[in-house]
Amino acid sequence: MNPESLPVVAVIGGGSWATAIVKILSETDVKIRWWLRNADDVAYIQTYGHNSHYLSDVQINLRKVKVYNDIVKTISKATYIILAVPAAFIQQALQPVSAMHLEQKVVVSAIKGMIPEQNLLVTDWIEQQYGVSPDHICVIAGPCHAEEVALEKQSYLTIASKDEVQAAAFARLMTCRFVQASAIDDVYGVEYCAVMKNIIALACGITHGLNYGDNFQAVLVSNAMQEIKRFLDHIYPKHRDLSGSAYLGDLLVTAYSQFSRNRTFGNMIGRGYSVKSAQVEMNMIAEGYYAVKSIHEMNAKQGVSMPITEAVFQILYEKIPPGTAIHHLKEVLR
Ligand SMILES: NC(=O)C1=CN([C@@H]2O[C@H](COP(=O)(O)OP(=O)(O)OC[C@H]3O[C@@H](n4cnc5c(N)ncnc54)[C@H](OP(=O)(O)O)[C@@H]3O)[C@@H](O)[C@H]2O)C=CC1
Ligand SMILES: O=C(CO)COP(=O)(O)O
Repeated sequence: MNPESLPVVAVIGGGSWATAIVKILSETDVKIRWWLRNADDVAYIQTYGHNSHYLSDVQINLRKVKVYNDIVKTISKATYIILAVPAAFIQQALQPVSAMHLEQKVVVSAIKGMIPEQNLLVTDWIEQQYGVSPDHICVIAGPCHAEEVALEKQSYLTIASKDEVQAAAFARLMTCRFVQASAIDDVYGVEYCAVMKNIIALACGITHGLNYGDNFQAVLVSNAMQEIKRFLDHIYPKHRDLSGSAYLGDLLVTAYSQFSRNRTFGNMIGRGYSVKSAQVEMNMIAEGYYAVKSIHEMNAKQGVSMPITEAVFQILYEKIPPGTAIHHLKEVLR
């Protein structure tokens, strides 16, 4: 294909998921413009072809990937803009960007979190803040840890958009030797599920840290799926098959994987770390920490029965000892 006619994709973020997405895209017929917030990290990648802090074994193909510290310049020539910064920092990252910069672009959220304080899904925030129309917004969902992408282990992604043609077109760009991407139209469903499975992974980590075993975790995860379904059916009813990989699959990988940030964070809390010391030790972001506050606050108005989410909220925000909160939770699981 003529290089001039290749689609241009901008990737926003310097963490593990952004690095993994750059690796996936490097396998396909696109031109990549990659933004990182730290100028030193940009210079390091330009010199050595590796991200020094995250997935440092991944070789960046500098013939295909142009690396920038200026976000407006990064997105200026792009058709697709992939957001891969934790939700708590996306407003700060996009501060120099105005609605005009996003005109005619497709904005793709790879973020599995909510905008804190406003308790908004990232796609809603993009629509409200920048006036991007829903048919120009996509979400990257599915069970996929960045670390396994780095190892080129076979993985699956689901691309959600209200415009399924748009989702299918973007899914083609994200399909490569070791990643199969497919399209779906349930944007809110996969987005809320991705937010909530992080809270459940925290619960799995906490109970593991408290020495509960696999028998308990199986019951916790199956009850969690019902909790997610109750919330989704209440907030955004739609016929959806929650056994699909973008829903149940993502819950399972996050609840059980050694690579999960949320599970690791929860495990430390279960073992007695404070929130602050767990955050410092992990040096990566567990989205569930922020998400549980958002979902708790949203549900204060909705009144859906969510005992697992409530237990995690009490442990992380109300200083209830993990052992006590999980003891109470134990009584309501079936
Ligand atoms: N990792 C994964 O496997 C997957 C992650 N996701 C989602 O992708 C999103 C990004 O997560 P991920 O890449 O894993 O994150 P990481 O924990 O790997 O990296 C953290 C990122 O957040 C940035 N950051 C940290 N503190 C701040 C701050 N105060 N202000 C601005 N930026 C900050 C870091 O920048 P710096 O390095 O400059 O400090 C870094 O880019 C999340 O929503 C996550 O749920 C989705 C699917 C898979
Ligand atoms: O969403 C993920 C895998 O699909 C990543 O989960 P963690 O942030 O818990 O690692």
